[in-house]
Amino acid sequence: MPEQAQVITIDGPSGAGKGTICQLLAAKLGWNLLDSGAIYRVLALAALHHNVELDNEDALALLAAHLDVQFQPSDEGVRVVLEGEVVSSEIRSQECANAASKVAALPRVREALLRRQRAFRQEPGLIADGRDMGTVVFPEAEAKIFLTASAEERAERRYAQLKEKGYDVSIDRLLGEIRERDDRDANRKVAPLKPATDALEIDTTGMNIDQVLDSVLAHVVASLDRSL
Ligand SMILES: Nc1ncnc2c1ncn2[C@@H]1O[C@H](COP(=O)(O)OP(=O)(O)O)[C@@H](O)[C@H]1O
Ligand SMILES: Nc1ccn([C@@H]2O[C@H](COP(=O)(O)OP(=O)(O)O)[C@@H](O)[C@H]2O)c(=O)n1
Repeated sequence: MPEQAQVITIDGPSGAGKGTICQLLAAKLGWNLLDSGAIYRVLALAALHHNVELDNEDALALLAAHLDVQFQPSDEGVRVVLEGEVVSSEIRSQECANAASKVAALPRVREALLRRQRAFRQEPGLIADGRDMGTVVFPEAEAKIFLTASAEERAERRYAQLKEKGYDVSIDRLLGEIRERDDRDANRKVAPLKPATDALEIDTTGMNIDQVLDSVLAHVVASLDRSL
């Protein structure tokens, strides 16, 4: 059987720093990047565009199976294109985040998106960002990390990020939405948010991005048995 490209998985709740660390790691290694949350966000946006109810599992599974989305690398980062329309900014709204967490709780939606996610596993390697990368999508990954931080700190990070992008948000509301999403993601029947048994857990509360990256790199080097 041909050897498959190596995979590093980074899972964890909203605002833990997954996206930031995955991008830095992908740039450092020159590996591919899977932002699986973006796929759920795009599906949620497609559902909103097509007036599909967020609990209609039949319709959402069909939409997921035929989702016309492209991730195009560009100078400003990855451009996300849904049905020919650039939606990179739109999918970052809180409305899309909350809707994504609802459609992501449906088992047949997750099933319909599995193959699409696994197709990102290409040479020279893949950094996979999500909730179930190490538990369900790539259980045989070479290195697995689970990032967390207190809900308060994660809400503060998200607040600063959304403010900078020009969104008008309230910190209290963000904290409430983060807690609600954590709860829904951790308690769903299929692929709940939880660390893989063989993942390294890093609580990033009070750590800056460089400190988190150093801890992640040390684990990756040890797991891949190579220097970076
Ligand atoms: N350790 C950290 N300390 C401070 N801010 C951070 C840290 N990690 C990430 N951030 C910032 O928090 C925000 C959310 O991070 P992000 O990587 O998008 O989280 P996630 O992908 O887990 O939701 C970003 O603006 C990012 O720059
Ligand atoms: N592998 C994944 C990735 C995201 N998701 C869902 O998609 C939502 C949005 O994911 P995201 O990673 O873009 O969210 P943030 O961590 O950026 O807030 C999450 O709240 C999850 O419900 C999932 O179920 N499984």
